[in-house]
Amino acid sequence: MEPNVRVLVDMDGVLADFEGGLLRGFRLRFPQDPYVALEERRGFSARDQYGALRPDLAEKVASIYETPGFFLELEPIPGALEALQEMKRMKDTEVFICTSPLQKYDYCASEKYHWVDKHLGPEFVERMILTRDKTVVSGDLLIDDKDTIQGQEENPSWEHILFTCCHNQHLDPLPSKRRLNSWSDNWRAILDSERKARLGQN
Ligand SMILES: Cc1cn([C@H]2C[C@H](OP(=O)(O)O)[C@@H](CO)O2)c(=O)[nH]c1=O
Ligand SMILES: [Mg+2]
Repeated sequence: MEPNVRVLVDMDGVLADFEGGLLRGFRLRFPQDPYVALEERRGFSARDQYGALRPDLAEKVASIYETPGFFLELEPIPGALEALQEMKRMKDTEVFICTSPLQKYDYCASEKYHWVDKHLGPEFVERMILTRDKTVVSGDLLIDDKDTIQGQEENPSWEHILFTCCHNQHLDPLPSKRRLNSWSDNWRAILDSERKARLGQN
């Protein structure tokens, strides 16, 4: 068995502040329109929640994340860059960034590469996996803010660690699902427990 713990780290909502950038962009562009404060966000899709508030807001909010420069200009989530650099230096640990491009991939896909290069450097660009289906990627842990991650593979190899974000903080996930509340939370203990579990299997 491979001795290394392979950690897949999601990008939006975990490394890059998608929700903060979206709200800021929306309020700047549509200052007269109602918006959803971060404390009021519910559900992964901002488009759905804005659409429920008023149907025309769905397209408006989507136009923000489809604008050139949106993904590139996102702020890092506090502690994320330091945590990833530390993870990369850890013994018996492999870290990959596993992120989905938008269906409208034109700016998003290349800006995600530039963002990683800018904030984490070329060694992390080498470790990027862009896929619309994370279930077919192999790993031990997937740290991701999306509450339900589905795809072609019904039994992904990784355990999903739910990273807390405004849209999922009110959810009561299955008791079996582990959470990371922020990068100040004990992510090292989660990696350690995984390492121990693997040693136990050997
Ligand atoms: C449309 C949409 C996308 N995203 C993010 C998730 C994906 O990135 P990631 O896999 O890095 O979390 C990306 C494409 O869907 O944009 C949201 O976080 N919320 C949304 O409402
Ligand atoms: Mg995400």
